[in-house]
Amino acid sequence: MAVIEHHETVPGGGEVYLSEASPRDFFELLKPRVMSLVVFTAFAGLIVAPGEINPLIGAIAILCIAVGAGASGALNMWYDADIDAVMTRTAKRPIPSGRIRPEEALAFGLTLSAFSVAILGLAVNWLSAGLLAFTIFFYAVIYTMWLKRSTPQNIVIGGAAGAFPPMIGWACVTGGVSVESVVLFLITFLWTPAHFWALALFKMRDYDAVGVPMLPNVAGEWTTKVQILVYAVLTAVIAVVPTVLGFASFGYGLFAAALGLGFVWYSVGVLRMPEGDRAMVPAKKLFAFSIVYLFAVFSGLMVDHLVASLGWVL
Ligand code: HEM
Ligand SMILES: CC(C)=CCC/C(C)=C/CC/C(C)=C/COP(=O)(O)OP(=O)(O)O
Repeated sequence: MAVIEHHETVPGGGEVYLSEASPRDFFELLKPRVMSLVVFTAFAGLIVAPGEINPLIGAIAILCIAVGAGASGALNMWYDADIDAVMTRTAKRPIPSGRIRPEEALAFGLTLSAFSVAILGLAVNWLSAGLLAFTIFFYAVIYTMWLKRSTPQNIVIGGAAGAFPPMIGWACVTGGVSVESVVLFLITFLWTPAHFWALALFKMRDYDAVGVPMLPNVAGEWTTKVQILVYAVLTAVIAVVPTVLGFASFGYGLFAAALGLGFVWYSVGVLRMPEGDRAMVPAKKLFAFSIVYLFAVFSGLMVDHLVASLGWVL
């Protein structure tokens, strides 16, 4: 790891460290692309929840969730800098490439975590702040420090972290947790394994190189492909439950069912992929579709809710 160090003598004779990092490097520590979807699902939870939230308070809530999510990404990058330096996909991140020092990333992640939780608690409510704190802890400590390097079920359990945001958005409005918000949680929770194992299949060599026990490396390609299909089916089913429970319309149910069929279709494509296929095109397609899928399901829930509330007004 090439860490660029710069020192300057200050009045009084001491030496201070001058960081080479730019604001852009710190922004990269927040894993902005991944967190955009996390924040989107949180926003959907906030919109779909029954009741009103002052738009300014709502904006503060989303900002706190975005900053908290980003902070957990920075803590993840701090802890994982050793393996990120080896994997081709992650080697150019700010810490392994020497643009940010590990201590800077740690301080940045801890500070943003504390601020995001405190401001959410003071401006919105302490249940949502508690959930945000738990989610940051879950991703940074339970997933990153513990499960990721110790079990091939890391994603299944750790995926809970990524599933909490819509529940946090919901709690911002209602001050509580309900069956509906648990269903929103389950959509992302059951979606995560197919999302990630699709990528883990075509990045197997990266994970082999660092000895992280991802399912394809430990249990093999076939078991992973079967499990992807099982989770895709479960995701497709849970995504229509909002209609079954009556908090989304029949139209949304049809839309979610069609998307679910697509998700299962791409997963079957992965199952049919020959063992040892180097190009892994179906796995790449499933990974790309998984992201579109989750954006679309949560967009569908929001549009459905807005249409229903307009109907109420008219
Ligand atoms: C334990 C759970 C998860 C794991 C292990 C995982 C893993 C990954 C990995 C390794 C990538 C490639 C990232 C990169 O190199 O930039 C990725 C991409 C992505 N993930 Fe996940 N993910 C998980 C959960 C989630 C969740 C919950 C969301 C959102 C709700 C999400 C949204 C995304 C998005 C939007 C991308 C694409 C980023 C891009 O455009 O590069 N992921 N995921
Ligand atoms: C509100 C809040 C705190 C949200 C957190 C959301 C969360 C847990 C998202 C997880 C998403 C993610 C990119 C996992 C990456 O796994 P990895 O870390 O193994 O991937 P890497 O190899 O790319 O670092």
